[in-house]
Amino acid sequence: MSREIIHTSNAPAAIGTYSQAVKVGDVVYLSGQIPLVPETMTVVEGDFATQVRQVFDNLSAVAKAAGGSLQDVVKLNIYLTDLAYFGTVNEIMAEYFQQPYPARAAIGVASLPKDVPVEMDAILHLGA
Ligand SMILES: C=C(N)C(=O)O
Repeated sequence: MSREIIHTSNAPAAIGTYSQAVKVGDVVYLSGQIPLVPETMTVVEGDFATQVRQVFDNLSAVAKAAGGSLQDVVKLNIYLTDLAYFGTVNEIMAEYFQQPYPARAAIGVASLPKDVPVEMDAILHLGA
């Protein structure tokens, strides 16, 4: 099965040696998104909740470019520099996802690119 590289200007450009997403058949692997504003490539101004929304908006834009949406997410990985943010992430995630929710991991990490507090990557299964 061939690989399709997904790119959209509606999400931040890659800041390293990766693609925004890679699609193989009905499965799409979304790279980690941090709270960068696509137009400026700077970290969104605002509180942690604003940053989480920016990450979901970025993932959503890449999912759309791949022919899907956040509703096609079957696995979400969330990386947090402080697990005290766990409750806020759950609240905001509920704005973007309806039940049944995807499988998920929430992982505390020491640091993330650009010194942001949150990064997420995802796997989509289109049409599942
Ligand atoms: C932000 C990323 N996804 C990266 O550096 O891999």
